[in-house]
Amino acid sequence: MSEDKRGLFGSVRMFGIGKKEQPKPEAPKPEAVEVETPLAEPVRQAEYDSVALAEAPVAAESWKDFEIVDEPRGEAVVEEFQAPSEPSAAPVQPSPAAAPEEKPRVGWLQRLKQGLTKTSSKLTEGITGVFTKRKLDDDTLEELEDLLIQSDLGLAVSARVIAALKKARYNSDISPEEVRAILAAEVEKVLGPVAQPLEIDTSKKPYVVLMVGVNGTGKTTTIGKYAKQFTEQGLKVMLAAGDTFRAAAIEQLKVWGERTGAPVVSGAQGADAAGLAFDALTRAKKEGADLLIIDTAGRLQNKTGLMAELEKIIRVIRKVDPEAPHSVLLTLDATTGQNALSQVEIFGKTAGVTGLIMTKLDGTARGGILVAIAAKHGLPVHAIGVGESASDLQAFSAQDFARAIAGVS
Ligand SMILES: Nc1nc2c(ncn2[C@@H]2O[C@H](COP(=O)(O)OP(=O)(O)OP(=O)(O)O)[C@@H](O)[C@H]2O)c(=O)[nH]1
Repeated sequence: MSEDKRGLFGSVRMFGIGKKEQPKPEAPKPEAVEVETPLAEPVRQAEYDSVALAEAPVAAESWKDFEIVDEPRGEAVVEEFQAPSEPSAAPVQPSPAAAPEEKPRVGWLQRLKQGLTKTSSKLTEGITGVFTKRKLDDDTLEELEDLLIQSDLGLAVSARVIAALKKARYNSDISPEEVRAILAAEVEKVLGPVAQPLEIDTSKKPYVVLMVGVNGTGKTTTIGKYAKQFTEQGLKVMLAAGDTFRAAAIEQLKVWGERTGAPVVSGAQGADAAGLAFDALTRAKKEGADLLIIDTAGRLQNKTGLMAELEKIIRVIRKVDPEAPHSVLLTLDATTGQNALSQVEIFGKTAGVTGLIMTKLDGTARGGILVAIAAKHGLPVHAIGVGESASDLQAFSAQDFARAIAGVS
Protein backbone atom coordinates (compact mmCIF):
# COMPACT_ATOMS: atom_id res chain seq x y z
CA MET A 1 0.00 0.00 0.00
CA SER A 2 1.39 3.39 -0.89
CA GLU A 3 2.07 5.97 1.80
CA ASP A 4 -0.59 8.35 0.52
CA LYS A 5 -3.26 5.84 1.47
CA ARG A 6 -2.23 5.85 5.10
CA GLY A 7 -3.23 8.38 7.69
CA LEU A 8 -1.16 9.40 10.67
CA PHE A 9 0.51 6.65 12.70
CA GLY A 10 0.36 4.15 9.85
CA SER A 11 -3.41 4.00 9.98
CA VAL A 12 -5.76 3.64 7.06
CA ARG A 13 -8.86 5.74 7.05
CA MET A 14 -12.01 4.39 5.60
CA PHE A 15 -13.29 5.85 2.32
CA GLY A 16 -12.42 8.87 0.30
CA ILE A 17 -9.63 7.23 -1.64
CA GLY A 18 -9.65 6.10 -5.25
CA LYS A 19 -9.62 2.46 -6.27
CA LYS A 20 -6.40 0.44 -6.34
CA GLU A 21 -5.58 -2.71 -8.16
CA GLN A 22 -6.76 -5.68 -6.10
CA PRO A 23 -3.99 -7.37 -4.10
CA LYS A 24 -3.27 -10.94 -5.12
CA PRO A 25 -3.26 -13.57 -2.39
CA GLU A 26 0.32 -14.65 -1.77
CA ALA A 27 -0.33 -18.30 -1.14
CA PRO A 28 -1.28 -20.64 -3.98
CA LYS A 29 -5.01 -21.02 -4.20
CA PRO A 30 -6.12 -24.14 -2.32
CA GLU A 31 -8.86 -26.46 -3.40
CA ALA A 32 -12.26 -25.01 -2.71
CA VAL A 33 -13.64 -26.59 0.44
CA GLU A 34 -17.28 -27.44 0.63
CA VAL A 35 -19.27 -26.39 3.65
CA GLU A 36 -19.18 -29.47 5.76
CA THR A 37 -22.74 -29.67 7.03
CA PRO A 38 -25.95 -29.52 5.09
CA LEU A 39 -27.52 -26.13 5.63
CA ALA A 40 -30.42 -26.29 7.95
CA GLU A 41 -33.54 -24.17 7.86
CA PRO A 42 -32.98 -20.87 9.66
CA VAL A 43 -33.84 -21.21 13.33
CA ARG A 44 -36.05 -18.63 14.98
CA GLN A 45 -34.58 -16.34 17.63
CA ALA A 46 -36.61 -18.03 20.38
CA GLU A 47 -34.93 -21.32 19.54
CA TYR A 48 -31.44 -19.90 19.59
CA ASP A 49 -30.84 -20.46 23.28
CA SER A 50 -31.24 -24.17 22.84
CA VAL A 51 -29.42 -24.61 19.51
CA ALA A 52 -27.08 -27.61 19.66
CA LEU A 53 -23.39 -27.07 19.02
CA ALA A 54 -21.94 -29.29 16.32
CA GLU A 55 -20.14 -32.36 17.61
CA ALA A 56 -16.83 -32.47 15.81
CA PRO A 57 -13.18 -33.25 16.54
CA VAL A 58 -11.14 -30.38 17.88
CA ALA A 59 -8.12 -29.17 15.93
CA ALA A 60 -4.65 -29.86 17.33
CA GLU A 61 -3.72 -26.17 17.70
CA SER A 62 -6.93 -25.46 19.45
CA TRP A 63 -8.26 -22.57 21.46
CA LYS A 64 -9.30 -25.33 23.88
CA ASP A 65 -5.66 -25.72 24.87
CA PHE A 66 -6.24 -22.51 26.77
CA GLU A 67 -9.06 -24.08 28.73
CA ILE A 68 -11.42 -21.20 28.29
CA VAL A 69 -14.65 -22.92 27.41
CA ASP A 70 -15.87 -26.43 27.15
CA GLU A 71 -18.23 -26.74 24.19
CA PRO A 72 -17.27 -29.02 21.29
CA ARG A 73 -17.12 -27.34 17.92
CA GLY A 74 -16.53 -27.90 14.25
CA GLU A 75 -13.07 -27.37 12.83
CA ALA A 76 -12.58 -24.06 11.07
CA VAL A 77 -12.11 -23.97 7.32
CA VAL A 78 -10.37 -21.23 5.39
CA GLU A 79 -11.58 -20.49 1.91
CA GLU A 80 -9.29 -18.41 -0.24
CA PHE A 81 -10.83 -16.36 -2.97
CA GLN A 82 -9.17 -14.67 -5.89
CA ALA A 83 -10.70 -11.25 -6.38
CA PRO A 84 -11.82 -10.75 -10.00
CA SER A 85 -9.40 -8.42 -11.79
CA GLU A 86 -12.32 -6.91 -13.70
CA PRO A 87 -15.68 -6.17 -12.13
CA SER A 88 -17.72 -9.31 -12.69
CA ALA A 89 -20.63 -9.00 -15.07
CA ALA A 90 -22.29 -12.12 -13.67
CA PRO A 91 -23.89 -11.80 -10.26
CA VAL A 92 -22.46 -14.12 -7.59
CA GLN A 93 -25.04 -16.73 -6.77
CA PRO A 94 -24.82 -18.54 -3.44
CA SER A 95 -26.98 -16.49 -1.11
CA PRO A 96 -30.09 -14.54 -1.92
CA ALA A 97 -29.33 -12.44 1.14
CA ALA A 98 -25.89 -11.52 -0.18
CA ALA A 99 -25.16 -8.04 -1.37
CA PRO A 100 -26.53 -6.96 -4.70
CA GLU A 101 -24.10 -6.14 -7.47
CA GLU A 102 -23.11 -2.54 -7.94
CA LYS A 103 -25.09 -0.63 -10.53
CA PRO A 104 -24.20 2.75 -11.98
CA ARG A 105 -25.20 5.11 -9.20
CA VAL A 106 -25.66 8.78 -8.55
CA GLY A 107 -23.18 10.48 -6.20
CA TRP A 108 -23.12 9.79 -2.46
CA LEU A 109 -24.63 13.11 -1.40
CA GLN A 110 -27.54 12.61 -3.75
CA ARG A 111 -28.03 9.07 -2.46
CA LEU A 112 -27.86 10.27 1.12
CA LYS A 113 -30.55 12.84 0.43
CA GLN A 114 -32.67 10.30 -1.41
CA GLY A 115 -32.17 7.78 1.39
CA LEU A 116 -33.13 10.26 4.07
CA THR A 117 -36.18 11.53 2.19
CA LYS A 118 -38.66 9.94 4.59
CA THR A 119 -36.91 11.40 7.64
CA SER A 120 -36.46 14.84 6.10
CA SER A 121 -39.98 15.14 4.66
CA LYS A 122 -41.48 14.47 8.07
CA LEU A 123 -39.42 17.35 9.47
CA THR A 124 -39.64 19.79 6.56
CA GLU A 125 -43.36 19.35 5.99
CA GLY A 126 -43.95 19.73 9.72
CA ILE A 127 -41.84 22.90 9.87
CA THR A 128 -43.67 24.38 6.88
CA GLY A 129 -46.98 23.56 8.57
CA VAL A 130 -45.94 25.29 11.78
CA PHE A 131 -44.20 28.37 10.40
CA THR A 132 -45.97 29.48 7.25
CA LYS A 133 -46.93 33.10 7.87
CA ARG A 134 -46.43 32.78 11.59
CA LYS A 135 -44.26 34.48 14.14
CA LEU A 136 -41.79 32.67 16.31
CA ASP A 137 -43.65 32.75 19.62
CA ASP A 138 -44.29 30.34 22.49
CA ASP A 139 -47.04 28.49 20.62
CA THR A 140 -45.01 27.89 17.47
CA LEU A 141 -41.97 26.91 19.51
CA GLU A 142 -44.01 24.38 21.43
CA GLU A 143 -45.42 22.90 18.23
CA LEU A 144 -41.95 22.71 16.79
CA GLU A 145 -40.56 21.03 19.88
CA ASP A 146 -43.27 18.35 19.63
CA LEU A 147 -42.38 17.79 16.00
CA LEU A 148 -38.67 17.42 16.76
CA ILE A 149 -39.35 14.93 19.55
CA GLN A 150 -41.70 12.92 17.31
CA SER A 151 -38.91 12.86 14.72
CA ASP A 152 -36.73 10.95 17.22
CA LEU A 153 -34.18 13.73 17.74
CA GLY A 154 -34.51 13.30 21.50
CA LEU A 155 -35.40 15.72 24.27
CA ALA A 156 -31.96 17.24 24.69
CA VAL A 157 -31.41 18.05 21.02
CA SER A 158 -34.99 19.28 20.57
CA ALA A 159 -34.56 21.64 23.53
CA ARG A 160 -31.28 22.83 22.12
CA VAL A 161 -32.81 23.68 18.73
CA ILE A 162 -35.69 25.51 20.39
CA ALA A 163 -33.27 27.52 22.55
CA ALA A 164 -31.22 28.50 19.50
CA LEU A 165 -34.31 29.63 17.60
CA LYS A 166 -35.63 31.58 20.56
CA LYS A 167 -32.32 33.32 21.02
CA ALA A 168 -32.02 34.22 17.35
CA ARG A 169 -35.52 35.26 16.36
CA TYR A 170 -38.02 35.37 19.22
CA ASN A 171 -41.15 37.38 18.42
CA SER A 172 -40.20 38.04 14.82
CA ASP A 173 -41.34 36.61 11.52
CA ILE A 174 -39.37 33.62 10.38
CA SER A 175 -39.60 31.51 7.25
CA PRO A 176 -39.58 27.69 7.22
CA GLU A 177 -36.26 27.88 5.33
CA GLU A 178 -34.69 29.88 8.16
CA VAL A 179 -35.98 27.42 10.75
CA ARG A 180 -34.52 24.54 8.74
CA ALA A 181 -31.15 26.30 8.49
CA ILE A 182 -31.00 26.76 12.29
CA LEU A 183 -32.08 23.14 12.79
CA ALA A 184 -29.32 21.94 10.44
CA ALA A 185 -26.71 24.07 12.20
CA GLU A 186 -27.65 22.80 15.66
CA VAL A 187 -27.80 19.15 14.58
CA GLU A 188 -24.41 19.52 12.93
CA LYS A 189 -22.96 20.81 16.20
CA VAL A 190 -24.22 17.69 17.98
CA LEU A 191 -22.97 15.30 15.29
CA GLY A 192 -19.61 16.94 14.57
CA PRO A 193 -17.68 15.36 17.46
CA VAL A 194 -18.91 11.82 16.74
CA ALA A 195 -18.30 11.78 12.98
CA GLN A 196 -15.11 9.72 12.93
CA PRO A 197 -14.26 7.33 10.09
CA LEU A 198 -13.05 3.86 11.03
CA GLU A 199 -9.27 3.92 11.13
CA ILE A 200 -7.24 0.75 10.75
CA ASP A 201 -3.94 0.84 12.59
CA THR A 202 -1.75 -1.17 10.27
CA SER A 203 0.93 -1.58 12.92
CA LYS A 204 -1.39 -4.24 14.38
CA LYS A 205 -1.12 -7.48 12.47
CA PRO A 206 -3.98 -7.92 12.23
CA TYR A 207 -6.20 -5.08 13.37
CA VAL A 208 -9.22 -6.93 14.73
CA VAL A 209 -12.76 -5.65 14.26
CA LEU A 210 -15.61 -7.44 16.02
CA MET A 211 -19.04 -6.76 14.56
CA VAL A 212 -21.99 -7.01 16.96
CA GLY A 213 -25.66 -6.13 16.93
CA VAL A 214 -29.26 -7.23 17.02
CA ASN A 215 -30.57 -9.70 14.40
CA GLY A 216 -30.86 -8.33 10.90
CA THR A 217 -29.30 -4.96 11.63
CA GLY A 218 -26.80 -5.38 8.80
CA LYS A 219 -23.66 -6.83 10.41
CA THR A 220 -22.76 -9.25 7.62
CA THR A 221 -23.60 -6.78 4.87
CA THR A 222 -21.52 -4.09 6.56
CA ILE A 223 -18.57 -6.47 6.88
CA GLY A 224 -18.81 -7.19 3.17
CA LYS A 225 -18.93 -3.52 2.31
CA TYR A 226 -15.94 -2.75 4.54
CA ALA A 227 -14.03 -5.73 3.14
CA LYS A 228 -14.52 -4.40 -0.37
CA GLN A 229 -13.54 -0.87 0.52
CA PHE A 230 -10.48 -1.83 2.57
CA THR A 231 -9.17 -4.34 0.02
CA GLU A 232 -9.51 -1.60 -2.58
CA GLN A 233 -7.29 0.51 -0.34
CA GLY A 234 -4.67 -2.24 -0.53
CA LEU A 235 -5.18 -3.93 2.84
CA LYS A 236 -4.91 -7.68 3.26
CA VAL A 237 -8.32 -8.44 4.75
CA MET A 238 -9.53 -11.70 6.31
CA LEU A 239 -13.09 -12.44 7.37
CA ALA A 240 -14.35 -14.77 10.11
CA ALA A 241 -17.84 -16.21 9.74
CA GLY A 242 -18.55 -16.04 13.47
CA ASP A 243 -22.30 -15.96 12.90
CA THR A 244 -22.32 -19.72 13.23
CA PHE A 245 -25.99 -19.64 14.11
CA ARG A 246 -27.36 -18.62 10.73
CA ALA A 247 -26.24 -20.76 7.78
CA ALA A 248 -27.13 -18.03 5.30
CA ALA A 249 -24.81 -15.60 7.09
CA ILE A 250 -21.86 -17.96 6.51
CA GLU A 251 -22.76 -18.21 2.82
CA GLN A 252 -23.34 -14.49 2.60
CA LEU A 253 -19.87 -13.79 3.97
CA LYS A 254 -18.33 -16.24 1.51
CA VAL A 255 -19.94 -14.33 -1.34
CA TRP A 256 -18.26 -11.16 -0.11
CA GLY A 257 -15.02 -13.14 0.21
CA GLU A 258 -15.31 -14.20 -3.44
CA ARG A 259 -15.99 -10.65 -4.51
CA THR A 260 -13.14 -9.09 -2.63
CA GLY A 261 -10.51 -11.85 -2.59
CA ALA A 262 -10.60 -11.87 1.23
CA PRO A 263 -10.16 -15.37 2.71
CA VAL A 264 -13.10 -16.44 4.86
CA VAL A 265 -12.58 -18.60 7.95
CA SER A 266 -15.76 -20.55 8.59
CA GLY A 267 -16.99 -23.53 10.55
CA ALA A 268 -20.06 -25.71 10.67
CA GLN A 269 -23.38 -24.16 11.43
CA GLY A 270 -23.86 -24.28 15.20
CA ALA A 271 -20.11 -24.48 15.89
CA ASP A 272 -18.76 -22.51 18.83
CA ALA A 273 -18.32 -18.91 17.75
CA ALA A 274 -15.53 -18.17 20.24
CA GLY A 275 -13.48 -21.11 18.98
CA LEU A 276 -14.01 -20.01 15.41
CA ALA A 277 -12.89 -16.48 16.27
CA PHE A 278 -9.80 -17.92 17.99
CA ASP A 279 -8.88 -19.98 14.93
CA ALA A 280 -9.48 -17.05 12.61
CA LEU A 281 -7.23 -14.73 14.61
CA THR A 282 -4.52 -17.39 14.83
CA ARG A 283 -4.61 -17.79 11.05
CA ALA A 284 -4.79 -14.07 10.38
CA LYS A 285 -1.67 -13.56 12.51
CA LYS A 286 0.15 -16.40 10.80
CA GLU A 287 -0.71 -15.12 7.35
CA GLY A 288 0.14 -11.49 8.11
CA ALA A 289 -3.33 -10.09 7.50
CA ASP A 290 -3.76 -6.35 8.08
CA LEU A 291 -7.38 -6.58 9.07
CA LEU A 292 -9.55 -9.36 10.49
CA ILE A 293 -13.28 -8.67 10.67
CA ILE A 294 -15.26 -11.11 12.81
CA ASP A 295 -18.97 -11.51 12.20
CA THR A 296 -21.20 -12.57 15.11
CA ALA A 297 -24.73 -13.87 15.31
CA GLY A 298 -27.47 -11.33 15.85
CA ARG A 299 -28.76 -11.17 19.39
CA LEU A 300 -31.35 -9.15 21.25
CA GLN A 301 -29.73 -7.01 23.89
CA ASN A 302 -32.07 -8.32 26.60
CA LYS A 303 -31.00 -11.97 26.16
CA THR A 304 -28.36 -12.24 28.83
CA GLY A 305 -27.15 -15.71 27.76
CA LEU A 306 -26.45 -14.50 24.26
CA MET A 307 -24.80 -11.34 25.49
CA ALA A 308 -22.52 -13.48 27.68
CA GLU A 309 -21.48 -15.35 24.54
CA LEU A 310 -20.10 -12.08 23.18
CA GLU A 311 -18.01 -11.63 26.30
CA LYS A 312 -16.72 -15.14 25.79
CA ILE A 313 -15.68 -14.41 22.21
CA ILE A 314 -13.72 -11.40 23.44
CA ARG A 315 -12.08 -13.37 26.27
CA VAL A 316 -11.03 -16.12 23.90
CA ILE A 317 -9.52 -13.92 21.19
CA ARG A 318 -7.54 -12.08 23.88
CA LYS A 319 -5.67 -15.33 24.44
CA VAL A 320 -4.17 -14.76 20.99
CA ASP A 321 -3.84 -10.98 21.19
CA PRO A 322 -4.46 -9.30 24.55
CA GLU A 323 -5.32 -6.01 22.79
CA ALA A 324 -7.95 -7.52 20.51
CA PRO A 325 -10.54 -6.64 19.44
CA HIS A 326 -9.21 -3.22 18.52
CA SER A 327 -12.65 -2.06 17.44
CA VAL A 328 -16.05 -3.37 18.44
CA LEU A 329 -18.61 -2.05 16.01
CA LEU A 330 -22.32 -2.03 16.74
CA THR A 331 -24.66 -1.98 13.76
CA LEU A 332 -27.95 -0.22 14.37
CA ASP A 333 -30.97 -0.50 12.11
CA ALA A 334 -32.38 3.02 11.79
CA THR A 335 -35.90 1.66 11.34
CA THR A 336 -35.98 0.44 14.95
CA GLY A 337 -36.17 4.01 16.26
CA GLN A 338 -35.93 4.50 20.02
CA ASN A 339 -34.95 0.89 20.77
CA ALA A 340 -31.55 1.70 19.25
CA LEU A 341 -30.76 3.75 22.36
CA SER A 342 -31.04 0.70 24.59
CA GLN A 343 -29.03 -1.38 22.11
CA VAL A 344 -26.16 1.11 22.37
CA GLU A 345 -26.34 1.09 26.13
CA ILE A 346 -26.41 -2.69 26.66
CA PHE A 347 -24.03 -3.72 23.87
CA GLY A 348 -21.77 -0.93 25.08
CA LYS A 349 -21.64 -2.37 28.59
CA THR A 350 -21.31 -6.00 27.55
CA ALA A 351 -19.06 -5.87 24.52
CA GLY A 352 -17.27 -2.55 24.99
CA VAL A 353 -18.58 -1.03 21.78
CA THR A 354 -16.10 1.48 20.36
CA GLY A 355 -18.08 2.75 17.39
CA LEU A 356 -21.43 2.71 15.63
CA ILE A 357 -22.70 2.08 12.15
CA MET A 358 -26.27 2.97 11.35
CA THR A 359 -27.82 1.07 8.46
CA LYS A 360 -31.10 1.28 6.54
CA LEU A 361 -31.41 5.02 6.75
CA ASP A 362 -32.92 4.71 3.29
CA GLY A 363 -36.05 2.97 4.52
CA THR A 364 -37.17 5.04 7.46
CA ALA A 365 -38.66 8.27 8.72
CA ARG A 366 -36.80 7.65 11.98
CA GLY A 367 -33.27 8.67 10.97
CA GLY A 368 -33.38 11.39 13.64
CA ILE A 369 -32.54 8.69 16.19
CA LEU A 370 -28.90 8.94 15.15
CA VAL A 371 -28.86 12.49 16.50
CA ALA A 372 -30.39 11.41 19.82
CA ILE A 373 -27.81 8.61 20.12
CA ALA A 374 -24.94 11.00 19.38
CA ALA A 375 -26.18 13.43 22.02
CA LYS A 376 -26.71 10.75 24.65
CA HIS A 377 -23.77 8.39 24.17
CA GLY A 378 -21.13 10.37 22.29
CA LEU A 379 -19.77 7.21 20.65
CA PRO A 380 -18.03 7.61 17.28
CA VAL A 381 -20.32 7.08 14.30
CA HIS A 382 -18.04 5.55 11.69
CA ALA A 383 -20.38 5.05 8.78
CA ILE A 384 -23.98 5.04 7.67
CA GLY A 385 -25.77 2.81 5.19
CA VAL A 386 -28.43 3.96 2.77
CA GLY A 387 -28.77 0.79 0.70
CA GLU A 388 -27.50 -2.72 0.16
CA SER A 389 -24.63 -2.14 -2.29
CA ALA A 390 -21.04 -1.68 -1.16
CA SER A 391 -21.02 1.99 -2.13
CA ASP A 392 -24.14 2.61 -0.04
CA LEU A 393 -21.98 2.52 3.10
CA GLN A 394 -20.01 5.71 3.53
CA ALA A 395 -18.11 7.55 6.21
CA PHE A 396 -20.44 9.62 8.31
CA SER A 397 -20.36 13.35 7.66
CA ALA A 398 -22.05 15.55 10.28
CA GLN A 399 -22.71 18.38 7.87
CA ASP A 400 -24.12 16.23 5.06
CA PHE A 401 -26.37 14.31 7.44
CA ALA A 402 -27.61 17.42 9.28
CA ARG A 403 -28.40 19.22 6.04
CA ALA A 404 -30.04 16.17 4.52
CA ILE A 405 -32.46 15.60 7.39
CA ALA A 406 -33.26 19.32 7.70
CA GLY A 407 -33.88 19.55 3.94
CA VAL A 408 -31.20 22.20 3.44
CA SER A 409 -29.45 22.06 0.07
N1 LIG B 1 -32.17 -0.90 2.61
C1 LIG B 1 -31.07 -1.29 3.26
N2 LIG B 1 -30.89 -2.59 3.53
C2 LIG B 1 -29.77 -2.96 4.20
C3 LIG B 1 -28.79 -2.03 4.60
N3 LIG B 1 -27.80 -2.72 5.26
C4 LIG B 1 -28.18 -4.03 5.25
N4 LIG B 1 -29.36 -4.19 4.62
C5 LIG B 1 -30.14 -5.41 4.40
O1 LIG B 1 -30.62 -5.88 5.65
C6 LIG B 1 -30.75 -7.29 5.63
C7 LIG B 1 -30.05 -7.88 6.84
O2 LIG B 1 -28.68 -7.65 6.71
P1 LIG B 1 -27.60 -8.67 7.29
O3 LIG B 1 -26.25 -8.12 6.93
O4 LIG B 1 -27.89 -10.06 6.89
O5 LIG B 1 -27.88 -8.50 8.84
P2 LIG B 1 -27.18 -9.26 10.06
O6 LIG B 1 -27.09 -8.26 11.15
O7 LIG B 1 -25.90 -9.89 9.65
O8 LIG B 1 -28.29 -10.34 10.37
P3 LIG B 1 -28.24 -11.57 11.44
O9 LIG B 1 -27.11 -12.42 11.07
O10 LIG B 1 -29.58 -12.22 11.30
O11 LIG B 1 -28.10 -10.94 12.77
C8 LIG B 1 -30.16 -7.75 4.31
O12 LIG B 1 -31.21 -7.97 3.41
C9 LIG B 1 -29.31 -6.56 3.86
O13 LIG B 1 -29.17 -6.48 2.48
C10 LIG B 1 -29.00 -0.64 4.31
O14 LIG B 1 -28.22 0.26 4.63
N5 LIG B 1 -30.15 -0.34 3.62
